[in-house]
Amino acid sequence: MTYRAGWIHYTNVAPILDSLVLPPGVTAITGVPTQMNAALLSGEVDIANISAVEFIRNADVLEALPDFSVAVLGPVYSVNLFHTRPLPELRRIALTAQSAMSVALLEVLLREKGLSPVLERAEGDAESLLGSGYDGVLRIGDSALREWYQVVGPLGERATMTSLPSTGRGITVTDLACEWFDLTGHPFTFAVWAYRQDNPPPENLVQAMREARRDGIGHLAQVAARHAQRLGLPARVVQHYLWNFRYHLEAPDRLGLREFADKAVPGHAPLKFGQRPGVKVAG
Ligand SMILES: C=C(O[C@@H]1C=C(C(=O)O)C=C[C@H]1O)C(=O)O
Repeated sequence: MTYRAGWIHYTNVAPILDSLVLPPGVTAITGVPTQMNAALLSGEVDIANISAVEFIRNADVLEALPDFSVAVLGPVYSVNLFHTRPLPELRRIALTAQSAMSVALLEVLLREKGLSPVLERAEGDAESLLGSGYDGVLRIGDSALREWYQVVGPLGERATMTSLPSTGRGITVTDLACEWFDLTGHPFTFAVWAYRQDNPPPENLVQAMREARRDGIGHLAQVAARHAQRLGLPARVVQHYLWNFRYHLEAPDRLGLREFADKAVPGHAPLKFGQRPGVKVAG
């Protein structure tokens, strides 16, 4: 029997996926978050690095690998609200159809601030949507990273030594993961590797993923250089973007995930994780 994987292949997952060698009997397809979320839930694939909010909404049927995440503590640089007025004055925000997660996060943040602008689906890049009747535009993934750099760049060598800037060209870029940190003091977990509870991945696939991650993180400069070329961004900026991620679903990442679950999906089923590798159960 073939085991089918569905990978969201944004640059932030490159340190895990780029050197992954699939074991025999495992196949993989790729797509944007909303496609992979749907593919996992419909049974088209058996495991996927899905948006955490879909994992939470479907916690009754899904389980997640215990040691894989796409999370950050503070800014993420690629889940961005681009806007031309201060947040409290925003009236109409365009939302990307690629992500359920960032929309759920934006809704939580707006609610916490007591704001209620109109939210509408609309595709296009941030600057052209801002020029066509929207005062806010939510973007994620590689295009959000590129558009953030168009707004704040070009950045010299020194600029990447600390947090990166967030304004330029009359546009403010509000980083939603940073807002989450200001609100809770916790990391924000964007994605987990989930599967249906009755169909966990073969151990050799999980082991291959762990080896690929070790290799990717160990060669981050090379991973960054490769993707920088594709993205049209300076390699040091992409390297900064990548080293900022937390890929191991550690205790703080789970704390952030649980807090988000309670705020975004009240009444959700308990979140389930597979057993941590090397952890022996007493008794
Ligand atoms: C932070 C990001 O992470 C991704 C965001 C996701 C989402 O918004 O649904 C899903 C998977 C993550 O890898 C991003 O791509 O900007």
